[in-house]
Amino acid sequence: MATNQDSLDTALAGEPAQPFDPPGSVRMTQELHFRYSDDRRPRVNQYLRSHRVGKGQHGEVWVCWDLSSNRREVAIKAVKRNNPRAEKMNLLRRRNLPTSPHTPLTDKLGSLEQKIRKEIAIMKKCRHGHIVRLLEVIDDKLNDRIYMVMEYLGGGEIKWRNEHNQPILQVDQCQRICRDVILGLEYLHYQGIIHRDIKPANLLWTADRQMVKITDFGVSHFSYAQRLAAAGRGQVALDDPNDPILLDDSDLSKRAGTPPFLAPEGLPAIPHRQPITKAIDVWALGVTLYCLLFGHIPFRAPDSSEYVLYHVICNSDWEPDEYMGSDRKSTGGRRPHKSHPGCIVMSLLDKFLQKDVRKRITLDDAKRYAWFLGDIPNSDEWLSQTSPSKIDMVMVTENETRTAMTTARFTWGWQKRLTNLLEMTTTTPLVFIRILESFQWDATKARLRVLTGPEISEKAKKRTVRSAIPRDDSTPNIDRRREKSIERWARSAANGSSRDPNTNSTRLAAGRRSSDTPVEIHPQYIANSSRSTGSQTRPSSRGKDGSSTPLPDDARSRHRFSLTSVWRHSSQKTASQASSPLDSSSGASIFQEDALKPGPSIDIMARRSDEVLRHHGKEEYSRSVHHNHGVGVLTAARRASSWGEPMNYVEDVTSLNSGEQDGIDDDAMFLGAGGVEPTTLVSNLPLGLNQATEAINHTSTGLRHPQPERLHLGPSVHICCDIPPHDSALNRHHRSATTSPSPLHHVAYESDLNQTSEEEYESLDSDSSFFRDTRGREHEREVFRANASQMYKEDEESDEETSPIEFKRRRPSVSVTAASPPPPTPLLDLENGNIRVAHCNGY
Ligand SMILES: Nc1ncnc2c1ncn2[C@@H]1O[C@H](COP(=O)(O)OP(=O)(O)OP(=O)(O)O)[C@@H](O)[C@H]1O
Repeated sequence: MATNQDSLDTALAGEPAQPFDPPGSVRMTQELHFRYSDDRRPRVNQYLRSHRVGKGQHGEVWVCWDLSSNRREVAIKAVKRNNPRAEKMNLLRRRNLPTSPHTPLTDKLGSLEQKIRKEIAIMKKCRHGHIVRLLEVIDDKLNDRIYMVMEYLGGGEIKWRNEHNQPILQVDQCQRICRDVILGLEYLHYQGIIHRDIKPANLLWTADRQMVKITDFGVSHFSYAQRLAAAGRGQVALDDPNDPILLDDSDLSKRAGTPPFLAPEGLPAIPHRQPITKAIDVWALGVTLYCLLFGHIPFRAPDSSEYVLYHVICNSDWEPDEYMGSDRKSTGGRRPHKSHPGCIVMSLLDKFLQKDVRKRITLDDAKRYAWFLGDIPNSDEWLSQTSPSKIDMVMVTENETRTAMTTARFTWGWQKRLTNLLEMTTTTPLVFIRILESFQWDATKARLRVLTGPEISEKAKKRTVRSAIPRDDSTPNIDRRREKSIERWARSAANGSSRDPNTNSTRLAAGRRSSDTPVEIHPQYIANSSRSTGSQTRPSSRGKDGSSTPLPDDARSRHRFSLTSVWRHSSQKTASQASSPLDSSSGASIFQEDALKPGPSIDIMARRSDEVLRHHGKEEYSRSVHHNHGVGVLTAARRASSWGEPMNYVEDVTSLNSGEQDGIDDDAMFLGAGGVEPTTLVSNLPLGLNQATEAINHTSTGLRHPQPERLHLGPSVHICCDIPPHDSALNRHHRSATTSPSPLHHVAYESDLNQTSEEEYESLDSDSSFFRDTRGREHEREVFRANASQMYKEDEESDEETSPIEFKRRRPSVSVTAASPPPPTPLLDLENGNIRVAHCNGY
C-alpha cells in the first residue's frame, strides 16, 4: 500500500495527479531551525529559499527547495499571525456592514488569525488533484509567523488577457480549465466547503500546464449544513434564515470575494437577498469562464462605482463578444441558434450566470455538459471516477480551526519558563532580561528573590486587568502618567542628590540599591541633559535647589528593570504638546527612567545603543542629539511596532479587489464596501529608543517608499517622519518582537551574528518577510525592545484607541512565475542538474 510520502512524491514529481489524492496528514511543525546555506541563502528546517513567486494580502509566497528526501520545489506562504492594524481595519469595515442576527459570530470569525487558522484547517482537510495541497505548517511563534508549505504550482496563476483586454487562451484551453475547476469545486462542495473567491488569479497551472488547481482559501467557508445538504443526509431549509443549523453559516452574511465575481445573492445591502450557498461558486466560475473566453469581465460599472457594479450584476444581462478565445471562434451572439457551434458555450454561460440561485446549474449537471465530455473517450467511466461520493467526507470542526496552527499546549510555571527561556537564550543573550523579570528585589533581606509561579501569574494578571479597564476621558493617558511621574520626582526633590559633580558619569541614587555598586552611565547617553544641568541624569527629580533625589520605593518597584530611553520633542509637535511637562522649556527630564535601572540593564542599554549608533552612523546620531527637543517618542515607536508591517499592510488592505479586473476604481470599491475614507498615513516608524528618535529628527532622509509617511499618535501627538531606507527593512520585523515568544517553541538559530551584512539587509526587498526575522542580530534588538515595551503596554493601548487609521489604495497581489535560480551545488549534484523550471511567458 502506498504511503502518504509515496503519494506525495508522485504528486510532486509532476506525474498526472489522480482524481483524488489519498488522504494523508499535514505535518504540524513546532520546531524551527534557521541557518544559512553555504551560498548564504536562508534556510528554515529543510527548506532552502529560492525566489519569491507572489505576494498576497497577508504574506508572501516563496519557492523553496525541500532538501529532505525529495529535494523538490515547494511553495511556502509566509504569513504574519497577528496584525493589530488588520484587526482594526476589519473592525471598522464590519461596523459599516449591514448587521445580521449573527453578528457576534461574524465578528468572531473576522480576525486575521481566525482567517489564517480557518484557511489552514480547510486546506489540511482537502486532498484532491485539483486543489493545491498543503504539506506542512511551521508555526514560528517567536517571530509571529506561520509558514504554510504547499505543493508548488510552477505554471503560476492563469493569465487570461493581454494589455488590450483581448483573450490569450484558446477556447479548448478555457474548456479544460473550466472542467478542472468544476472537479475541484465539486469536491469542495461535497465536503461542505464554499470557496467564495473563485477567479482566474486563484487558479494555478501545474508546471506543464496540463492541469489547473484551486488555491487561496482565505475567505472560504466550511458549513456542516452545506455538507449535509450536499450529501443528501439532512433536510436543510436553505431559505429559512432562522433555521438553527444555519447558525454556523453566519459568517456567510459577510461579503467576501472579489466584486466583479460576486453573485447577486452575495452582494451586500441587497434587500431580501437569497441565502448564500455553494451556488455562489458556480456563478464565480461562470464569470471566470467569461473572462477566459473574452478577455474582460461580464459586468462592469461605467463610473467604476462598486454599488453601481452591484446594481449591474443584479439587474443587467451579460453580453458576449462576437468572437471568443484567442483562436477567435464565433459565439453566434447572446442566444445563438442551436446549430451554431458557439451555442453550447453560450448556453453554458447562460446557466452559470443565472441570477436566480434555484435556476443556476449545479456542478454535477455542468460536468455532464456536452462541451466538457466532448474530448473524453469514456465519459461514463470518467464521470464515475470523478464522483466525489466515492471518497470519505472531511470534517472541519471548530476545535480544528482553533488548533489549526498549534498542536502543543504549555502550562506556565516559573521553572518551566526558566528552562524554556534558557533554551531560547543559547543564541540570544539578551533574553536573559526576561529571566531577570522572574526575580524581585527583596528590600527587607537585601537580596533578589525568585518569584513563584503564582506571583508571576499575578503580575501578568494585574497587567491584563490594567489593560482591560475601559478607557474614557478620565482614564489617564501616557502624557498624564509622565506628568505625574515628574510631579513625584519634583516632590521628592528636597531630599538631595548623590550626584558626583567631578565625573561625567552619574552615580545612581541609593535607596533600594543602597548596597549596590553605583552604576555609571556613559556620557553619550546623557548628552541631551546638558541643556538642563550638565551631567544630570534625572533633571525632573531635581528640586528647586537643584538637588536630586532617589525615587521613592514604590516608584522604583513599579519601574523595576525598565530600560533607559531617550526622550525628546519632535520638531513637529503640536501646540497641545508644548504644555507637556516634558517640554524642554520646562526643564523636564529626558532621562526620567535612567536612575531607576539596575546596573545590568543600563549596560545592556548602552550596548544596544552602541549597536544602533553603529547602524545609523555616529554622525547621524550626534546630529540628532543636537537637534533633539525633548518629548518621548518611545510610545510612538512602540505603537508603530505593534502595527506589524504598516506600509505593506496599508497598501494591501483588502483582497477584495483583483488585479485582474478592469474598470473598477479601488477607492470607490473600498468606500462603497463600507470602507473608511483615507485620513492619515501610518508610518513604519522604526521601533526602538535612540533609533526611533533619530528617525523622527531626520525628516530629510531619503525614503524607501515613494511618499512621505506621517504618523498619527492620537489626538495629542503628530509626528512626521521619513524613514531611512535601511530602517524600513530592519524595523518591520522589530515590531513583531512585541509579541511574547512562546516558551514552548524551540527555535534554534544557527546563524552567525556577523554573517549578515548591512548590505544584505538593504538588498532585501522591503516587502520581504520570509526568514528575515530569524536573524540573530535582529533578535538581540527585538528582545531589547520587547523588554522596554512592557512598561508602556497599557499606554500604547490607550493610544491605539484614539489613533486614526489610514486606508490606501490596495496594490493587487503580485505574482511572479520566474525561473528558479539553480539550487546550491550539492542539490544540483543530487538532482543531476535536472531541475524543474517554471516558465511564465506562455500566455
Ligand atoms: N502553491 C503555489 N504555487 C505557486 N504559486 C503560488 C502558490 N501559492 C500562491 N502562489 C502565488 O502567490 C501569489 C500570492 O498568493 P497568496 O495566496 O498569498 O495571495 P492571494 O491569492 O492574493 O491571497 P490573499 O491576498 O487573499 O492572502 C498567488 O497569486 C500565486 O500566484
